[in-house]
Amino acid sequence: MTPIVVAIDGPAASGKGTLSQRIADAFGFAHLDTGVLYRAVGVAVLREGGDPADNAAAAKAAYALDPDHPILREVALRTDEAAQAASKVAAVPEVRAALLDFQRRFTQHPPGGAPGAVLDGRDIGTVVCPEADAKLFVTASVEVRAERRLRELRNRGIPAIPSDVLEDMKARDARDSQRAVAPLRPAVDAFVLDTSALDADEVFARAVAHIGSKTGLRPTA
Ligand SMILES: Nc1ncnc2c1ncn2[C@@H]1O[C@H](COP(=O)(O)OP(=O)(O)OP(=O)(O)O)[C@@H](O)[C@H]1O
Ligand SMILES: Nc1ccn([C@@H]2O[C@H](COP(=O)(O)O)[C@@H](O)[C@H]2O)c(=O)n1
Repeated sequence: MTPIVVAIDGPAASGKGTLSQRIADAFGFAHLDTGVLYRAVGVAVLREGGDPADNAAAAKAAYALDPDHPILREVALRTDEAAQAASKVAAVPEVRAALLDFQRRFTQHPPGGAPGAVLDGRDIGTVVCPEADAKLFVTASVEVRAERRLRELRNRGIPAIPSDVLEDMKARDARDSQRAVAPLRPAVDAFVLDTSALDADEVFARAVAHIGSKTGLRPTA
């Protein structure tokens, strides 16, 4: 049977990763955080002493990435340096082409023989899986998102300056939504969920209702 595909897009710290993992657990689907792929490419370029905005260096690192590559599990991918490098390599067309195959293979053959896949990122509903069974675009004001990221960093014991976090988020939003290739935007048929005033449980409930309306499925766990 063809696996069910749920596409969840949105800007940084909107809560799409949290939601995607919960949806995957609830429906017994596999989850792919596609931001990790771009972060891995960005970090690989930095480690080679290269510039993430350099097309050739970024493309080489993207084509070298496979699902078993150990870099995909490194904590170093969660840093702001990795996020900024990711959003630079993400503007390189060859990088996006290389990672497109990786992501589509995941939807066609979800790990563990799962009956479906949840992918979260920036262009899942628009480019990677335009035929997804359900599409959500999770967003929140930039101030709310910066506040969430700040709390998350502090909980991890990482010192952070509020104005820097806000400025970095604005810079990443601008790069992600203004790039020529696969810019961040909701698919025309996406369910847009503004989470600014919603807690994670409310977001989950609304997402489950939407996925149910599109697929007829109910959570199994
Ligand atoms: N609805 C919510 N209300 C409050 N906090 C939330 C909500 N959803 C997620 N969070 C928290 O906000 C932070 C960012 O969430 P998450 O990592 O899921 O966002 P993201 O969109 O995947 O971010 P990124 O693109 O940077 O990986 C986390 O600390 C998470 O626990
Ligand atoms: N489908 C995607 C996913 C991510 N990106 C780029 O990677 C950066 C990091 O992503 P996070 O989800 O981990 O924050 C992000 O800012 C994008 O530039 C992408 O382009 N497409």
